Amino acid sequence: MSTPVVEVTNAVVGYDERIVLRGVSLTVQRGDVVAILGANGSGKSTLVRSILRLVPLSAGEIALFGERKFKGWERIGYVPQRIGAGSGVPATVAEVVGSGLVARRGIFRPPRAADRAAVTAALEAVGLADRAADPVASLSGGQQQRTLIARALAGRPELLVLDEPTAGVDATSQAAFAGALGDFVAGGGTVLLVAHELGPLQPLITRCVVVHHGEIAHQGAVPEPAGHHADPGHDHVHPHAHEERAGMWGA
Ligand SMILES: Nc1ncnc2c1ncn2[C@@H]1O[C@H](COP(=O)(O)OP(=O)(O)OP(=O)(O)O)[C@@H](O)[C@H]1O
Repeated sequence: MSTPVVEVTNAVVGYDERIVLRGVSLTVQRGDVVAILGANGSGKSTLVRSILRLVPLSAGEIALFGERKFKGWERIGYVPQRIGAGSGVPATVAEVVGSGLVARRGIFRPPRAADRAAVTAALEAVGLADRAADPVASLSGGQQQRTLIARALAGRPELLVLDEPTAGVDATSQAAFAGALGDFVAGGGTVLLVAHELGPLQPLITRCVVVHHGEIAHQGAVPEPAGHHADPGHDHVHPHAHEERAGMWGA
């Protein structure tokens, strides 16, 4: 078997004195599309952020592309949970997407034709090519999320890490996003994503990891949604999420 893209071994992570992840192990192989599921506060974002070294490990190990002292961050595209679009920066959609190439290019070198082509291709992938010149602030929440995904794609990463990419995203944007992700995977990409609802992403998922109270409660095939969530008409808006101790997947 080839070197895993992500290998987490007995990771313990906490904030101050409070332990949030209690000995989590997880392997993501090249070509995998792994969905991390679980109830609010179970530790999904913390797991992703520790993999990206944004939160330190208290114990355990994490290797990326086989390296514990990983430095090739340009190989990874990351879309965090919230866009922070209220930053007031009057950037256009194309500028935001192009900013994903800065790390790769070096900040003082002007964009090359190849960079512009990468921006255009990424915008086409998420269905926003016609909005390239528009201010990001004029887009819907779902379109803004797609802009960030295009930004990650433009860097031509090998691994995409996405924290709730479809949360609060309209159905059209979700479908466009699923298409872009399918293309990315077909091109040899690997994906690790956090989700509450898989929706149109479901067919792409190769493995699910359910986090429950900081531990992995299930790992394997996509579990069947439990109870009333399985109803086709169920509109999941999360006001009752705290009642679902083990999350909607009934782990
Ligand atoms: N920066 C932080 N400082 C202190 N505690 C934090 C911090 N970030 C998260 N936590 C706590 O860690 C626990 C796990 O949070 P995390 O965001 O990883 O959960 P999650 O499963 O991603 O939740 P959600 O689905 O609501 O995004 C929660 O109790 C949260 O309050």
